[in-house]
Amino acid sequence: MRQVERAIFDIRRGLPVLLRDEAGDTLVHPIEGIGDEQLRKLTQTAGCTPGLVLTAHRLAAMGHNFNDDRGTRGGRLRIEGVSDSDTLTLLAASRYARGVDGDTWQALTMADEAALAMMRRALLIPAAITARIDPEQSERIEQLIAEGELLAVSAESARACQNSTVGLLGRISEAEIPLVEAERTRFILFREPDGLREHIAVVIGDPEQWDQAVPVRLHSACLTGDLFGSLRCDCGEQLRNGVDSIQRMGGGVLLYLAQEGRGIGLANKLRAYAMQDEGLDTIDADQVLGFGEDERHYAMALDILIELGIRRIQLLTNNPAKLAAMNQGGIEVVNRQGIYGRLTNQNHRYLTAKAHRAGHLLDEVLDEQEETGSATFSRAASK
Ligand SMILES: Nc1nc2c(ncn2[C@@H]2O[C@H](COP(=O)(O)OP(=O)(O)OP(=O)(O)O)[C@@H](O)[C@H]2O)c(=O)[nH]1
Ligand SMILES: [Zn+2]
Repeated sequence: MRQVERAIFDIRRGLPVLLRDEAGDTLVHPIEGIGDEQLRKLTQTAGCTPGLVLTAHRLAAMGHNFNDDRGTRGGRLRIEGVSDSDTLTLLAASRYARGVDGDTWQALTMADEAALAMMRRALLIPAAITARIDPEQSERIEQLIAEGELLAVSAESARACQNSTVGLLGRISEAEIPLVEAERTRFILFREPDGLREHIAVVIGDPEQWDQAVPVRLHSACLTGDLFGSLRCDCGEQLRNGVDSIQRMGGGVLLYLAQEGRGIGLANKLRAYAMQDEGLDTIDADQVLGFGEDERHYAMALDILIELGIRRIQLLTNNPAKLAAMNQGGIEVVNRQGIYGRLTNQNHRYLTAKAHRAGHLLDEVLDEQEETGSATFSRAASK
């Protein structure tokens, strides 16, 4: 696995890596950072025509109803006629690209799937150029590996890089951090084993005095909202209201999860915002980039709660997916309480899309706002 983690760092730097499986070797280059020169070099090193690998979400956004025979993970386009990298970048992430003349999408190989998994783990646009190595090039490839110019990793372990962390979180450090809304508070930092993500358990009050069903908030990181008070979303206020509510409920835990942008990362969230400014909603913009409507999973949240000895909770959320994840993961949710931020001119469309397209339980509040014209989600409505 360690080789895969190293490879993810190379990919984030815009370098190619080599994936190995029984079928042979495949050279993989992230679409981010590909230029004409890199494309030429990749083709030369592999000794064959590369292909562009895209997710099923991206293909759907381009209007292709492509299903491979094992499901809908994505497709690969042989890019014979395409020699300029700009065209590839447009195919991977432009709202307007529909394909190239006569394109035919092939099913993904294990290495192609592994490439997409690594792009996601690296928080890049989930698209890659892949090229099967011609056997005649093997000697050159071995030389590059021996010189430390190219990292070779197993395609199978690379494909598993997104779920490699379950159950292995490290409890790294902790300290008392008194907060405005809750003076008696302890931060405990957990690190995923590959070192790429850190999550924080904010423990509010005295665990000895907690209710039997512990108040819990799962908060996904939002740098723009949490730190800068962005008006595009409701996260900053939800964060503070979350701490405040837990304090008032007698103490509990807020998990601050490294899931920026519903799991797509800050760079992609900013790309998605730019597309929202051109008219797309929050879900369609993510899909243009190749992502599903919500890329988060909550395995690490379950692990942290169990590590903290918590099995029964009162969950502060409007998101049915969080409820389902807790219940399926063996944490009993005895009740759910809504949690709201301020409605602004700028976040109204975002919240409406979440309610209508992703099933978030915000309808009542949005309706009330429409009726009264009031600009706050002030009620801590309980359902
Ligand atoms: N991709 C994407 N992510 C966004 C956008 N706006 C906000 N986010 C992210 O959405 C996530 C919101 O997470 P949470 O605060 O946990 O909220 P939630 O899933 O709506 O659920 P609850 O607040 O619990 O009801 C954060 O990771 C934000 O960074 C957007 O337009 N696009
Ligand atoms: Zn936000």
